[in-house]
Amino acid sequence: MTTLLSTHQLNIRIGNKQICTGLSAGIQAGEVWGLLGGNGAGKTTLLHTLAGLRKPDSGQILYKSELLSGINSRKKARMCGILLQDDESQFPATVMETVLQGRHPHLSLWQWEGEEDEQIAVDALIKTDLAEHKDKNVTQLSGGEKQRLKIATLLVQNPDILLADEPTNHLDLPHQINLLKLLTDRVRSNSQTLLMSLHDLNLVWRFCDKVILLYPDREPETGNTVDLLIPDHLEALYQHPIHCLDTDKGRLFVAA
Ligand SMILES: Nc1ncnc2c1ncn2[C@@H]1O[C@H](COP(=O)(O)OP(=O)(O)OP(=O)(O)O)[C@@H](O)[C@H]1O
Repeated sequence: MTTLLSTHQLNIRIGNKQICTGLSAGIQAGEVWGLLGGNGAGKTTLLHTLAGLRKPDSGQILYKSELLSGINSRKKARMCGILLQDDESQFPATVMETVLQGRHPHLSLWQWEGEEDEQIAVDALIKTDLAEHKDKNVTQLSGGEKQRLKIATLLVQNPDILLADEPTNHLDLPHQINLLKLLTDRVRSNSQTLLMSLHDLNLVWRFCDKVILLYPDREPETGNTVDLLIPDHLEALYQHPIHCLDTDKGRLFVAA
């Protein structure tokens, strides 16, 4: 088994708030992990730190066997991609131009996208149900369409380590399932790795092999989804009772 992303005794503070203390975790090729915690628990901050967008206070982050702090930004962009939660930084470009930006880490400095890059981009637009919007300006897309475009761009970038901050934001129920299936199938069949923050425990149960629980008042916990998505852990995580109902359709989670 290859460990694609690992942390060792990672400590992160933001402002005067301790987000994570002593997080040690190893995410293997082919695994899908969920990142859970209440509002303000630090999920976004942790994902940004793992993507190299901010520095940890102490501890180590490794991509494969390399320290993240020693990897240059171009190589980092080929190894790791992040779907940001509220990304309003999009230029007024077409959908096709935007999705093609995912190929940039794979091209040399002055190289234009070629036929193969365009084919990869078209394929991602078809898979995310955006092909009919290919020539539209991104400013004309709905919230759900913009979210699907972010997922398409991540697929086109095709890094080994995918980080996603609430990837189901703005998506209707069928798109939530179809897009998470698309991402997780891709990661599993290409021996990549996906760590995503999610608020919907039913989606976590369905798609994640393992989870990181960011508790409000104690050290984070990592383990198998099946072992940690249980009432006492969830109540400690959200400071609110959660019912776990075993049905013929699988386990369902309902806030009391
Ligand atoms: N720039 C900042 N300066 C100080 N504190 C910040 C800053 N950005 C975020 N925080 C605080 O850090 C904590 C963690 O925020 P973060 O966005 O990582 O949480 P989250 O788990 O992603 O929350 P949510 O589920 O609401 O999206 C919050 O209490 C937030 O108010």
